[in-house]
Amino acid sequence: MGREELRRGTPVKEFEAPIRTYRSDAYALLPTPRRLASARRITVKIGSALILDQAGGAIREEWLDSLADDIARLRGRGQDVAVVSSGAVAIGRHALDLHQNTLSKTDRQAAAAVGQVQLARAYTETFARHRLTVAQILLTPDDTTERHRLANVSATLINLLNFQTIPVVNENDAITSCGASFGDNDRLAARTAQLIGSDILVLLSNVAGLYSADPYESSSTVLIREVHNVTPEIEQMAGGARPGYSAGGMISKLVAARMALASGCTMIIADGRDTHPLSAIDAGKPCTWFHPSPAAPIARKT
Ligand SMILES: Nc1ncnc2c1ncn2[C@@H]1O[C@H](COP(=O)(O)OP(=O)(O)O)[C@@H](O)[C@H]1O
Ligand SMILES: N[C@@H](CCC(=O)OP(=O)(O)O)C(=O)O
Repeated sequence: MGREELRRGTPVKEFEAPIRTYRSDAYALLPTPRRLASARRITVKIGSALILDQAGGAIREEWLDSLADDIARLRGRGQDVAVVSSGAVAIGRHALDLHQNTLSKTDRQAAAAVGQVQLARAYTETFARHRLTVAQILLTPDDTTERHRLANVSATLINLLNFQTIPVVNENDAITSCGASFGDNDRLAARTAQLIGSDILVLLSNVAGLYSADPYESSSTVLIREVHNVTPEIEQMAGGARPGYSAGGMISKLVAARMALASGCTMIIADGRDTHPLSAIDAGKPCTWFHPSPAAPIARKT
């Protein structure tokens, strides 16, 4: 998908439409919170580059254990957490020895089918150490655009949270095709956050947040710490992803930010490369906070 296409959101524009929010009243009353502890419900998105050792193709188990430790700590203090995880295609292509830069549609689907099983197993095993149960949800774009399916997905996810499980969401890449897919998981994460009424959406990435320009391409960039409105000036800062397993780059994260903010959900882009990335946010490690306007949709309890 081209840069302009991504920025405009085509062909996935409909996913950006704001939907009813279930944000908790308590959170809505807080003045611009900057700690995860202030949220009742959190969605955490993990990019392919974090879950996978790109050179060897193995799942980064020590890192994943540390993420699970962090999430278990949030659960322990009564917060609901849903995970949106990328990585199926990247893991599966290693398993199938598909090392060419571009995969055909069918090879990508095969890689996703193989990789998703391994991804789910890794999450199941790491959360089992904390006696937490993982529930897998694989979505296609239609599941989040058709009204009755949307309500169904939302109800399923909220029920799973009420059972105190950790839903792990991904696109159903084994059956979606490029023409009708989310394309990247940033928008899927924003959609998931809307569906469960997250107070905070955390996008863990391979950069500390939104910089004034791509830090991998320019040496004189500064980290933007606070964003209150995704203006054209902010959008101009964002570039695409570097070659590798990731998709979307900063452009798709800003699309996700617009979606989240429209539903009254705070969004964070934070560096997830080191272990215990959520503890680092709580400890004040620099990242980018996107704050919804106080006039964002009225919250209500579930
Ligand atoms: N203004 C910017 N600030 C930070 N990163 C940027 C910016 N513009 C482009 N990027 C790129 O976006 C990448 C993060 O997006 P992506 O690779 O899709 O991550 P993920 O796999 O976590 O979704 C960074 O590695 C960086 O190269
Ligand atoms: N759904 C795909 C992930 C696509 C994607 O958005 O990747 P990333 O940019 O690393 O978050 C997969 O599981 O491989």
